[in-house]
Amino acid sequence: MADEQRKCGVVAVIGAPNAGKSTLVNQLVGQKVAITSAKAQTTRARLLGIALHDETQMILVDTPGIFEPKRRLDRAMVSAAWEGAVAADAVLLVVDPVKQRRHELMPLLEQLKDRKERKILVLNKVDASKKEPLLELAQELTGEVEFGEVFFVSALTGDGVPELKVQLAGMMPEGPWHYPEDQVSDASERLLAAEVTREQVYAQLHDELPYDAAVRPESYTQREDGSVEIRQQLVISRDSQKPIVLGKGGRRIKEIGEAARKELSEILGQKVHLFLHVKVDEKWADNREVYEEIGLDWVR
Ligand SMILES: Nc1nc2c(ncn2[C@@H]2O[C@H](COP(=O)(O)OP(=O)(O)OP(=O)(O)O)[C@@H](O)[C@H]2O)c(=O)[nH]1
Repeated sequence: MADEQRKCGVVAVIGAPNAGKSTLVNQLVGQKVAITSAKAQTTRARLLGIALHDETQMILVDTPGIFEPKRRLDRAMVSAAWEGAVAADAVLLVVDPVKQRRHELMPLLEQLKDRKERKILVLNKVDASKKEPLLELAQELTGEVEFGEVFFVSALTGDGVPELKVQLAGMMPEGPWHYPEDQVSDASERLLAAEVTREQVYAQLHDELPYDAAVRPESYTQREDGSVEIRQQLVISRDSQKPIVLGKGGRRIKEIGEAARKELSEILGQKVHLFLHVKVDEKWADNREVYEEIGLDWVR
């Protein structure tokens, strides 16, 4: 399809832990996206999945850190998380009406008020909640923030999700897809792989390299022998960080790569060849735009 007919945009999916974000994303994407929550908390956007609807590509991201209970009341932190957040084309607030009450959501609602993006309220788990309290909560929340739309869905059964997807697709701006069509199918694997490596980087270098590295997926190729070849860049911002990342005789990076490779093989159920290259990119730290952060190439 020609680019001019296409639409593409970013949807920020936010909500408290257990609200059902991952389940909802899986339903929107239409397949199991194996990306699990990153242990490392950063303020960067994280790709959750890519949903397609006709000619529209929707990139679903979240903004880790916003809802960490420890930090929930720390407004500075919350706004920092938002600062790092993408200027999305739509923001989905996913709420569990069984467990959550208005006051618990207030810190986030306060932040949402100031956001310019179009907002959608998703009351999830309708299969498990009674109608009256559900409607009451919807009314309370819409009294706090101007939501363009309210959806009642069950991410578990899929109830209401197709309608939500159509609505979202309608909100995406015209433009070329950020993912080439033939890569959408393994885009989540590519990013999952980068996420796994990133977790290893944080786990092994946490104290020495706080939040100062990114993993960019370069390629993800299925080999004929049934194994998968994954190439990634470990991007750091200064030359002086190189010895830390490499370690003596390159031992550090080897260990990181080996741990990531093992974990990936387990997750993917395939033999994995992982090639990890260190790249110094001074501008990386200043260039925190979402496409960079989540390893997307802009495709024209
Ligand atoms: N009954 C019911 N349970 C749901 C629904 N959606 C999600 N759940 C359940 O709620 C729990 C949390 O769902 P997740 O999708 O992992 O929630 P999350 O918001 O991604 O959680 P974090 O990763 O901790 O942020 C899981 O046990 C889901 O099966 C729903 O529509 N109905």
